[in-house]
Amino acid sequence: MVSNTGVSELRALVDILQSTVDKLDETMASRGQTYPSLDDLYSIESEAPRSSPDVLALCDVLVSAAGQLIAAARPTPTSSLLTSLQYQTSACLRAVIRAHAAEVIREAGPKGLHISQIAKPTNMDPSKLARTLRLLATNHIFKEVAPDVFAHTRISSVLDTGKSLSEILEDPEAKHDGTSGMPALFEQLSDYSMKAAAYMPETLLDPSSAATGKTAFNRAYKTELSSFEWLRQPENAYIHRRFNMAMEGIAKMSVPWEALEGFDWRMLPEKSLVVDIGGGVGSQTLTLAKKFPLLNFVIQDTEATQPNAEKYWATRFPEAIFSGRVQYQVHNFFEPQPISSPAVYYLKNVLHDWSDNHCTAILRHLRDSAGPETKLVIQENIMEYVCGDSSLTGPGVSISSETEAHLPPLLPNAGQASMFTYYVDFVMMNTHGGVERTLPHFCELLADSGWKAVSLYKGPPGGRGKIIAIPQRVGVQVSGML
Ligand SMILES: C[S@@+](CC[C@H](N)C(=O)[O-])C[C@H]1O[C@@H](n2cnc3c(N)ncnc32)[C@H](O)[C@@H]1O
Repeated sequence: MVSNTGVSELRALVDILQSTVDKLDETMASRGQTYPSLDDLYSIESEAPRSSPDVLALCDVLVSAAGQLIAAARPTPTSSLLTSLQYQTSACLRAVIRAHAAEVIREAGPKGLHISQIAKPTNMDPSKLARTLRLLATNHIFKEVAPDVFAHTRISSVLDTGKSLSEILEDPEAKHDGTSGMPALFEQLSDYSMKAAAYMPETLLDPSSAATGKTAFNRAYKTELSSFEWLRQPENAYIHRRFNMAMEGIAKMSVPWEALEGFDWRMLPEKSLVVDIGGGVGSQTLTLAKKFPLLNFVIQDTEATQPNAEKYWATRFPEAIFSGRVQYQVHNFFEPQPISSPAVYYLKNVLHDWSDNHCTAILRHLRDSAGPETKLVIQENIMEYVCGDSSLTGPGVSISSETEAHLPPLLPNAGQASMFTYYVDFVMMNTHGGVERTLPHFCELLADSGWKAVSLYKGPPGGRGKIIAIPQRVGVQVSGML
């Protein structure tokens, strides 16, 4: 028989899919759990069977193999053609969020609703909105249960704020306030992040952009302001409000153990102080403060974030604020760090917003105020080379991971299963001039700022890892660079 390499490739991927689904089935059966179906609406409880580390690892293998199967199966030019058109899906997603379609369809119940009714609250053209929903339904986001009648799938149900339509229409600008933040995140990413992305190639081609630090966002919005400054302008109040909720959405989408893994918080002595720098409203501190009642926390962020942080804690854990165990402090991380020698400086999703020069300035201020025992805990995406080279090694850095490496024929970086981190890298590049970094890149940055990386915890594909650093013995004394 003539060997058929292409078919062998497909067969190898199908075998991986088959054996992984078998393991998933056994795991669910042994736990008496049900794996969520695309037809069941999303809830934290119904997602729980898929949220344990071992099941997530199996899902990653499925996604990686299925993604590769599609790439191998599809007519070749079609793959590039469809990639060049992917932006249409993002635009459709934002259109339906702005139409409040998820809330309207939820209120209609499982049988779904005719497009004439779905389009009514925002006076959108029904036939155009139907085309929008149809494109999404082709991606399993909503389903068309009869011609022009749309109902929810599990994926579309995540676009639902949970608010009633009448409440949203009363004050559309407050649509995302008090919600899970996930719809805010999706609207945010398919709005200004997407518009900025459209100008990324021109920015890369512009030789002056490296020197000026001009981002694709600056080009798209014709502004010299940084995206954070731009968000704070009064005319962008809605987008800023949505951004704050989007940050909550990110926290909600993180696996629950993310803040807890990769650093042994339990070994900190009683009353140790953890400083959460650029901590936003303090969503990570909330997880830690609940889990470790003997630790104290200071959340540092901007003045603009303070009212949101106060509201956030007032409803979630007010006693921690009353007792003084958790405090909020307005602090600009480009200025000298006012808290010296805490047990931990904690930076989550902060460094990826900034260029290397900015990060060095932030880290040097922390180094200047660190005590000999202070630990720096960085929680960020740790990027891998697609070839799986030596990206996850660093001199003198111990590496731990709970996930097994993906074996051939799967891509070593887990392919589609880790796609989120590669997308976020571009959100950072385009809107903030920021970077998602590899371990060697982090080690370099830390060494330049007087820190030494000592351990890396590799999170699941698409999840954040942790780097722990200690002050370098022969530190460089520095003042702010910016
Ligand atoms: C991507 S968010 C991360 C928030 C939080 N660490 C988390 O993971 O949920 C970055 C945070 O940095 C804050 N930030 C930006 N510039 C800052 C500055 N110069 N000083 C202090 N915080 C700043 C923003 O307000 C925002 O809350």
